[in-house]
Amino acid sequence: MPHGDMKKPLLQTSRCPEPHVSETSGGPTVGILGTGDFARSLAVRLTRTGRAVLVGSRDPGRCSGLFPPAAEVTSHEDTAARSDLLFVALFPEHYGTLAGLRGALEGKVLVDVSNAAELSRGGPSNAEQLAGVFPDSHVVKGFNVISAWALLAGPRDGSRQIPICGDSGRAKSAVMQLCRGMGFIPEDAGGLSAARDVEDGALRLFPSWGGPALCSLGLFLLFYTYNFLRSVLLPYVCKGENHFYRLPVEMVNATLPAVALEMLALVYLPGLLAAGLQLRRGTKYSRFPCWLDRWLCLRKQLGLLSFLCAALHAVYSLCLPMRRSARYRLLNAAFKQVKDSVENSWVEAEVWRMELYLSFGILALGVLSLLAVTSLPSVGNSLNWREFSFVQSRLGYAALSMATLHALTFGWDRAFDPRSYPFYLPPSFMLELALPCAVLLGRLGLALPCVAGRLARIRRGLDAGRQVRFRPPGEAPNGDVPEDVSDV
Ligand SMILES: NC(=O)C1=CN([C@@H]2O[C@H](COP(=O)(O)OP(=O)(O)OC[C@H]3O[C@@H](n4cnc5c(N)ncnc54)[C@H](OP(=O)(O)O)[C@@H]3O)[C@@H](O)[C@H]2O)C=CC1
Ligand SMILES: [Fe+3]
Repeated sequence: MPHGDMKKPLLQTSRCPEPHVSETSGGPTVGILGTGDFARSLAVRLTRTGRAVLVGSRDPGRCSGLFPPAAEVTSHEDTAARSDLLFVALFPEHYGTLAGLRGALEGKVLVDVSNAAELSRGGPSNAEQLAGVFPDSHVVKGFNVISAWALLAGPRDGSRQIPICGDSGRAKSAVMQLCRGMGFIPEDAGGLSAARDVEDGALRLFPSWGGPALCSLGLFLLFYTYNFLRSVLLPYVCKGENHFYRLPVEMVNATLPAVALEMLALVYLPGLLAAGLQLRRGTKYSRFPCWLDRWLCLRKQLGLLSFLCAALHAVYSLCLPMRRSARYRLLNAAFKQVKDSVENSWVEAEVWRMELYLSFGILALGVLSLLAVTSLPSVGNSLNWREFSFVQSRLGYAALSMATLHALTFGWDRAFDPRSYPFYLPPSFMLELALPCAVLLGRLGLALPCVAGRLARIRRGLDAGRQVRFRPPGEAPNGDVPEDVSDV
């Protein structure tokens, strides 16, 4: 079809009718206004899908060598006239310079890819500003959440989601189709009034990590302060003993496993609470409270932070003997042994404690690493539901059990030794064990045949109190969130 035929919209019922976007074999002719980083990545990605692309520049001769041969670099006017769907890859400050293209862009689809410079600005979104410059075009917001580099690299794990919003259904679906063609997953974010949220969404730093990161930081400060009080400050104040050298390594290494264990327990606790709620209500067809829903959605982040703390604990532990303080202590102990004429200081129980303690720790870290790897979309996508559920649930609980045994063997019989309670403060391993032990006991409770059978019936929807409620397509019922799938 000659380009001139495609340029005019077919249905002109209102001032800004639904656009006609050619769906012939090649799809709509795609134009890009601007020749910067984003425009270049977009052109490469589009031409790789076999599409002819027009690029509009103020100075086409200067930048034509920067684009793939399949992309034709030309003037803004030529690009606007010959394209059906155009990406506006300029900064919003320059939208006004395109005003002369208003006539040529009438009835066409304009994709605003811009990002805001800052969060929570007043006034209209960039996309709404573009719509103000081109009232007769169909503005769609999208692609701003992806960097030029990621656009060039493409969706490596096949799961990159791109929110897209706009007032014209047809324009939006043309952009979504293009998005799919490039290997990304478009997400309908609503009308153009949602553009502000889409623009702000791209500016937020790690939005789903804030809560879990704060939680791990809070736990770290809590345990670190407790260890500092018990092992450094109080001995200094009450007995004049100087243990401040322990702050950078020993204290941190005593705190990290506590945080790792608590975070891992926090991965599995919401699943238990959800199961408890379902058992109490006798149905899976009523919503969990919002806080539990949100907690369930953050299990992956909690699990990965737990893995990070566990890995750091392993590295710190390996480095412990390298410290000068450790060497002095070893030499002093050896000298004392010689002075006391002790030939063999072997204590069988201590040897076993250390062997078991290390082995449980290594196993826990190994299983946690496996969980972390399967949380990568590329790996997770290669597993079917049963395999994924097995890894995240069974292996997840195995990791929690190993980590708990690691802490228990670290404590050994010290919980019963009065010397472990200086200033009446229990050792921190006792505090850190409370939550994981409670979670493991709760899981054992759910495994009791009478409880497990009732829960299975509820989750299969065979419960007596079943209420059928409307669920929007794509929304999973609460019961489809397995109680113990951690999604680490
Ligand atoms: N870079 C990225 O990773 C991402 C960018 N974006 C968005 O994409 C848009 C473009 O970003 P990016 O490609 O990085 O920017 P660049 O600065 O690299 O390119 C912008 C282009 O705008 C044109 N331009 C520059 N000044 C003017 C002007 N005064 N009047 C008219 N046109 C002008 C130039 O093209 P020419 O000289 O050929 O006319 C230039 O190549 C922005 O809105 C940005 O927010 C969104 C997501 C990620
Ligand atoms: Fe340890």
